[in-house]
Parts: sequence; C-alpha cells; structure tokens
Amino acid sequence: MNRPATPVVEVDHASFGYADAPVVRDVSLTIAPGEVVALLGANGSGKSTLVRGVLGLNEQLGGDVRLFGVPREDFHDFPRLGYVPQRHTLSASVRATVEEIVAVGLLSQRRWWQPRLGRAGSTDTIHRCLEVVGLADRADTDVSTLSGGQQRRVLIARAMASHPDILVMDEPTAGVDAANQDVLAGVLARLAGEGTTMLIVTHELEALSGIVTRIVAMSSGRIVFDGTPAEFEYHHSRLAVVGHAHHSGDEADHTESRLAAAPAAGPFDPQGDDHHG
Ligand SMILES: Nc1ncnc2c1ncn2[C@@H]1O[C@H](COP(=O)(O)OP(=O)(O)OP(=O)(O)O)[C@@H](O)[C@H]1O
Repeated sequence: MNRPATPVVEVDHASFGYADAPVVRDVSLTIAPGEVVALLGANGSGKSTLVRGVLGLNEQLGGDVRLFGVPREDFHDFPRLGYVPQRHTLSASVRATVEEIVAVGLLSQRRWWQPRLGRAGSTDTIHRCLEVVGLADRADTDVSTLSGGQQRRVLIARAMASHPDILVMDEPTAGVDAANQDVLAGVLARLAGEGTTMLIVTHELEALSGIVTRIVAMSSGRIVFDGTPAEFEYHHSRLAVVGHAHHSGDEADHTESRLAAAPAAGPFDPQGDDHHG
C-alpha cells in the first residue's frame, strides 16, 4: 500500500511576528517532497516573516509547525534545511575564498553518526556545488571581489553543500542582472530536477517559470492564493488591479498589482482577507 510521503513542511494555523505583535496571521501551508513553491506578495506582506517563522528564526505566536513530520521545537536535523537569507551578500571584510565559504556549508552536512568526510570527499562536494552554480572556475577567488549576483550563487552553493532536503531561498534573484538571473534559474531548475523541495520568496516569477510547481501569494500577513501556476494565471486575470505597496520607496511590486488586493471569489482564495494596517 502506498502511503502519502510525509510533508516536508506543515504549517497549521500559525501566526508569526515580532515582540508579540503578529505580522503573519493564521496561516496554513503544507509542502510535499519535490514541490517547488514560489511565495509572492507585496513588500511588507509577510513573506520573509513566514519563511523565517517556519525555520524557527522568529517568534511563533500561535498554531503548529512540523518539519519532516516532527514538531519544529523538537526538530534538530538542521542539515536537512538549506536557507539563503534575503539580501544577504558577503561582507567586504570577509577574507575568504569561494571554496572556503562553501566549505562552511559542508560542516553542517555531517550528522553525528556519520564518519567525517575525507579531504578528497570534501573537495569533491565543494567542486560539485560550485559547478552547479557555475562558479567552478572561481574556487580560489576572494569572495569580496565577486559581484552581488555571484555572491548569491556562492551562498546557494553553501546551502547546497549540506545536501538539504529543502532549500528555502528569500529572493535569490533580487538585484541580479538578467544574464545572471538566467544562470540562477538554471541552477534552480537543476536542483528541482534532482527532486530538491524548494520554497522561494520572489518578486520575479517570470525568471522562475517552468521551475515553480505551485504559487502561494500573501497579502497583509495572510495567504490569499494557493494553486498551480496555471491556476494563478487564470485567477489573477479575474482580479481587480489595485496595486499598492506598504513601503514607499521600496522596489515596485508587480506581483501585488497583478494579484490585486480584492479577494478572488474562487476556490484559491479561501481567506478572502485583505485588511491592511
Ligand atoms: N525584525 C523586525 N522587527 C519588527 N518588525 C519587522 C521585522 N522584520 C519585519 N518586520 C515587519 O513585518 C512586516 C512584514 O515584513 P516582511 O519582511 O516579512 O515582509 P516581506 O513580504 O518579506 O517584504 P519584502 O518583499 O519587502 O521583503 C513589515 O511590516 C515589517 O516592517
């Protein structure tokens, strides 16, 4: 008998926030192995707060989170989680080569019961990760001399080195030029092809088309859409265009203006909530 695979992520009516003030409210989301989920929404809608909350990096104010079937508070198998944080590049003061940065990811690969990787094994893994992100020829380069887009790729290679079962990436293509976005999209396509589960916060859905299997959209701390890319295309075309952003001066949010604040009447907008404030 085929049992359904244990979900990688289960969020059940959870709220997350800062200093006891909820930002993300009553969110439920289940991600199955192999899904590639794009998380969309306007600036300030709560995307980063949700993914950080799932990873236990900010305050949970209600509900339950399970990772690989284990309650998050009991979950300690951190090598299974790869995380590339938002707008994070490597400080200019970091004096390290590309290879050394990726090697840090390797440190968390080893579970306590596994033997230490030999030097050759480590070099091999690092090289493979750098190959995947297209930086194999830069292993000995000082990271501070790389562009922002290249540094994002180094960070993705570092996350990959721990061979995670899920990669959570917060705007991996932000601030990356078109050519490098294509390289990154290729990297993610390859990972998806290998069956890596991914949760990707993005404003650039187009760059990831063909990779993403599911779209979740947020507005004002709630999930307002959850469906396939085809369903998203169909439903957002039925929504009124309102378009707004919480943060003036922030980057334009095309997703939100396409998604609109008005709730859809369809099955993919069960919350129908869009109170801003
Ligand atoms: N460390 C923090 N302390 C207090 N409030 C925060 C903190 N980080 C974020 N917030 C607030 O939480 C809300 C949601 O922010 P969040 O970063 O989750 O949104 P986002 O959808 O990821 O936005 P963006 O697209 O701009 O990255 C915002 O109103 C923000 O001001």
